[in-house]
Amino acid sequence: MFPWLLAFSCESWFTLYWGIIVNCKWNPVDFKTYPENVDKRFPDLPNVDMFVTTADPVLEPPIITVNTILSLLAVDYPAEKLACYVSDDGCSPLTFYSVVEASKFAKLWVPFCKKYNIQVRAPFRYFLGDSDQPSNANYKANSEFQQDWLKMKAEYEVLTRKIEEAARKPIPCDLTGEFADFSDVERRNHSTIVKIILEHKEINSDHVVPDLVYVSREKRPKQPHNYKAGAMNVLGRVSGVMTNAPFMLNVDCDMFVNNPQVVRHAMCQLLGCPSEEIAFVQYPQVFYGSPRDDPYGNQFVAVFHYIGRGITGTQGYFYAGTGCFHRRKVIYGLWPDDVDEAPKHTSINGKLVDETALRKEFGNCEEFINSAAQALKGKQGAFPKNLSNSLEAACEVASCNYEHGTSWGTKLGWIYGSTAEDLHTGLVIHNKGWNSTLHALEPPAFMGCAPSGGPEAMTQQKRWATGLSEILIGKNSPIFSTMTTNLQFRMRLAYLWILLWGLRSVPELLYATLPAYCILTNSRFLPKVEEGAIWIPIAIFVTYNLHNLREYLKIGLSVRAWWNNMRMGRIAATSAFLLGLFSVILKLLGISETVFEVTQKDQSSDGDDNNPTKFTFNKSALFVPGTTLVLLHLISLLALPLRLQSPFRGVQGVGLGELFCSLWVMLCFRPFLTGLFEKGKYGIPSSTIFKSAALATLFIHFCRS
Ligand SMILES: O=c1ccn([C@@H]2O[C@H](COP(=O)(O)OP(=O)(O)O[C@H]3O[C@H](CO)[C@@H](O)[C@H](O)[C@H]3O)[C@@H](O)[C@H]2O)c(=O)[nH]1
Ligand SMILES: [Mn+2]
Repeated sequence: MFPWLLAFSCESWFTLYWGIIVNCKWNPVDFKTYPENVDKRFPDLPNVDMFVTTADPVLEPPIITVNTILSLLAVDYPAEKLACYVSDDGCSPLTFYSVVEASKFAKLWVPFCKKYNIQVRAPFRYFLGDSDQPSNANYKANSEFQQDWLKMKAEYEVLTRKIEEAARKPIPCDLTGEFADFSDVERRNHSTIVKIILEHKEINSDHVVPDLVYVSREKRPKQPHNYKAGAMNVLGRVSGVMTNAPFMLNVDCDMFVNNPQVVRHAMCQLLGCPSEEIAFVQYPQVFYGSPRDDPYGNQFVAVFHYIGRGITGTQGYFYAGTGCFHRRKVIYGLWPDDVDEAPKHTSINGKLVDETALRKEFGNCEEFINSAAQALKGKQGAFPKNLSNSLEAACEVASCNYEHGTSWGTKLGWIYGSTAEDLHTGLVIHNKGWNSTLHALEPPAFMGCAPSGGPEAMTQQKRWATGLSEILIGKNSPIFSTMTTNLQFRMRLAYLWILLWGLRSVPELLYATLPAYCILTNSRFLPKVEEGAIWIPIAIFVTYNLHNLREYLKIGLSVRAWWNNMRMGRIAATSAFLLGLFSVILKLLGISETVFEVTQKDQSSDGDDNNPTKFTFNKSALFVPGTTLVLLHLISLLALPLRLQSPFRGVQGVGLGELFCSLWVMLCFRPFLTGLFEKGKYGIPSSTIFKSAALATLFIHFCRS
């Protein structure tokens, strides 16, 4: 009876979850934008502030950040309308040095890109592959282009070399002059550093480079800094007092602009009809240089295609943290209803507000309050202006006490309390009734790195599961807020699809263990082979998988990609998601806080024995559940011939169904099976095997009693 009940509960869960997925995919939406028309309709294009966040010069090599910045500075949009803000949570002189050097190169690179209409404007991708010949077919024959190209390539090599050399030294450069602020700073204990690196004076020239500002917000050991959400809020305020553009683009340090037209495309959506309700435009995360067929199941191509476009058909896709254009006033807490008030009054959260109220919400900085009032009324910041005049205000709003007693991180800005601050912030926006869009461009708008390697990929998935579970049980949860928010019913289900990732680990793990339990205890949860009813689970299993496979093949993905994603889905759910759920339970019990672990960005291979598709392991607890599962199934399968005379006739004891399920689990966890016998990074460390063996023994003991 027990196995059957357990199987029934798991199956019910999977059915419910399947229903939620069908809801997500139901009406997919695509957009077609015509950026060439946007200039005609809106001759005075709005300003855009662009944000880049970086946190650690080792995990996120500055050359990657620098390329992202260069690609942003070079986008195809009037440069005098753009400003780029870099947040450095590592407070690293190396990062600052690299950005300063890059800004010198940008003065050559930006005009070059615009003159020859270069497609990929991140130099490390542009110069990739071609040895000493430009590959731009249009200009190949043009000798001027040839010369410029060679010069640019040489200059870029100088830049890379400088950054590499600086990285090798304990201190990248003399900490004098501009760099003096970095002498005796500690990463978690320092005051604010704001540096204006580039500031344009002229307008309407092909040689203008957008403004570039470096920000390292104040950090003190005892003050929570709220990870990326905290950094984004500081960027929001610093840009508010400096340039106050009505739109903000935010990218992670590894996400370069791959389609230089992207800002114009985004403006088509944000300025075009009836789109005042569109709060943000999200671009799919697309990854470069990742191994083929998505061996770690973290490239999400099919997810963006089916679920992403589907959710866009309801209230709009989620905010995914990078590659997203926000409306500043929405980030400042504006509700869709407030828009009508906009030009005359300032109103947030459905209420007209005066200056004292604004102070309460936004904090005590005169300049910022003024700029926020302007932004909420929908006025464009005055441009150009002298950025250095706002330096003092910028430092003030970047200090760690600034948010004390305000609504930052709770009602407005990037929302705190979850390591998935992106989903959380998007949810608070959708809760107010705003819409959003997901826009798949060809060529892709942005490209970034997906972590490769078992530990990196699993850590990332664990962080997501943690953050998502934190939102699920938090006060903005779509479950608890049914009455009080404007979230549409189907959007609520869509949020559940993602927020349930952590909880999903429980039924997945139980169901993956069940076949082993049945074999060990001679019980069953499936009908016998000779019973007609066996065809029901077989039919469901076959159609479900074939349908999934067809989805992959239809968008040009391979059978292997399908298999890898399916397999990694099981592995991540039973290990990373499970541990994510655990860390939230620990947080609830007040035992430990959840942390944002930054993912390693370096894509270069580290040795000759590197096989990027082969699963790697380390000592982390992340690999214990998977190893235990594999050991359990191994033991139960090995014990089979010893204890049973004729399992294959299915007359009594173990049935073929259970046996098949056990083999299927083993197939899904094959990387773990081979990991048991391998050495080095491809093998499971013996300490992990030991822990897992102990757990497996305990389980077998439980089966026996
Ligand atoms: O204290 C911190 C921690 C992180 N970051 C930045 O946050 C970004 C994302 O971090 P990363 O380690 O690359 O995380 P990913 O898992 O790749 O990021 C995905 O998931 C995150 C939420 O978990 C989102 O914030 C990201 O936008 C989304 O791309 C990077 O630019 C970091 O520099 C900070 O600025 N401060
Ligand atoms: Mn990332």
